[in-house]
Amino acid sequence: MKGSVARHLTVQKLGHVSFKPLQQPSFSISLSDSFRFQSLLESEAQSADSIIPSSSPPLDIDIDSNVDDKDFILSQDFFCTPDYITPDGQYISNSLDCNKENIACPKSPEKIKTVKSKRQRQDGFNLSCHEQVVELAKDTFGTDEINTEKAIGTEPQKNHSYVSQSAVALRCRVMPPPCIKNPYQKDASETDIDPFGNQRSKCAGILPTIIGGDGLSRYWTDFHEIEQIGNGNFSCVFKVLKRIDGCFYAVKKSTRLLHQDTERRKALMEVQALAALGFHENIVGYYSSWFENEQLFIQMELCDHSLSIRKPSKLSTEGELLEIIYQMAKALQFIHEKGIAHLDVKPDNIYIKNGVYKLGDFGCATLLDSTLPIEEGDARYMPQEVLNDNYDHLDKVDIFSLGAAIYELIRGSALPESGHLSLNLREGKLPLLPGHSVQFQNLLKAMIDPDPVRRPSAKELVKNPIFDRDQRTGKNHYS
Ligand SMILES: Nc1ncnc2c1ncn2[C@@H]1O[C@H](COP(=O)(O)OP(=O)(O)OP(=O)(O)O)[C@@H](O)[C@H]1O
Ligand SMILES: [Mg+2]
Repeated sequence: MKGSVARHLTVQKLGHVSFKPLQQPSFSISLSDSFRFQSLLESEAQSADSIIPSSSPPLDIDIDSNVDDKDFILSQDFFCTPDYITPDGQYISNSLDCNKENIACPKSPEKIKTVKSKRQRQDGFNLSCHEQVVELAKDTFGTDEINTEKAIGTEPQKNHSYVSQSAVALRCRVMPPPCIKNPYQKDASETDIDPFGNQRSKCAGILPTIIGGDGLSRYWTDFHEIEQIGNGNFSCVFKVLKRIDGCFYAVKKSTRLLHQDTERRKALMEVQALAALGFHENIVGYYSSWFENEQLFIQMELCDHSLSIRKPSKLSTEGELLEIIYQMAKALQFIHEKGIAHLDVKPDNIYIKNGVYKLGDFGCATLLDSTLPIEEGDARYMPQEVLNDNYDHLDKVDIFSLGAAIYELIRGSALPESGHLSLNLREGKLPLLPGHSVQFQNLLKAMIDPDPVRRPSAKELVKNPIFDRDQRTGKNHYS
């Protein structure tokens, strides 16, 4: 959890809650946390006969056995900094209503003296969501003790005890949020990805979909929205100012609510592709992402605009078109070498920033080896083989799409979805392009060749002599 320190909480008599700041952040997903939590689990398991665990791991919560538990009041406010200043510590998904603080707990079970450790601890907390926590405990500790608890937990509570639902949430938080395997990242081991993988079940929803328990929005807390700068089929994109660093960014918000875990996973693939790719000058920069109110937010590098033909554009000279082809070929070479295909190359998804072209919108990105589901991009830019469900040369699909996109820019109006023109394009037939060199027209034809094998690869494109700076006078763009 960035911006906050882990605290060692000692619960004492009501009103006496002490904090011991620790060196390490408490909820970031790191191996050191994993081990600390693991040692907590182990120490709890070992201390079945003692109320207070013998060791005091950082996240432990010690309860003085002499303290009468009727007076406990725990509130998350005592020991957690607000979530909104800890953007990288995602919230745990759970079914608790975090707004219901300090609810009386009429049916907490009576403590049975012979069963200690976890049981007493839970009883000591007097949790109103007893069953939920019991289930969590079962997930976490993998014991059958829970059944005993349910059996004995029927007697009404005699004391006036209170419980904070946030304390329950904290209990959930002890188990850090799940890590999601990035399918585009081949070199991460399973344990690196999620050390608690085999201990999760109830808490393992992909990511929380609610605003933080404190009701604050990370988007509105961290960013000042300037204006909407774009929208696609699935999202709106805003120019924002990040409050803490004073820089402008683009934030893409999914417009559809992602209710299901599977929907969220699918949406996340765009982010995972961007993150796995890393930096390249000709790929839109990726900074961060998070879920909020069942929407995915992606913070990206802000570009000036896209090449969408819906916007007034002065792109017409061959030199400028060659510049786009060259820079996009470099971007494609980079992503293809990482085993990824974009599958939605089109003017809408090529942005320009200070004269540099950047490939964006990795919403359809997939793996070249077809081990991931394939979702084709905009059909107007798809070659025939994809429409025939042939996915053997996905890198060449991107080359065709780039060729089609360039032709659209020359044409100055959107490509049709069907009809003669799109048919001709898929057959590799281009009308004569007055004002453009034969060399240029041949290059374009090669890019839209109906046979994917005959299309140049991105690497071959980059090396094409047409981009050789010596051949061009007055311009030195092709470095
Ligand atoms: N980083 C950015 N900088 C500037 N403008 C951007 C940026 N990202 C997106 N846009 C603008 O927002 C538009 C929509 O973005 P994007 O294509 O990523 O959304 P989408 O919903 O995935 O689109 P699609 O309908 O193509 O699937 C882009 O065409 C572009 O005009
Ligand atoms: Mg798009």
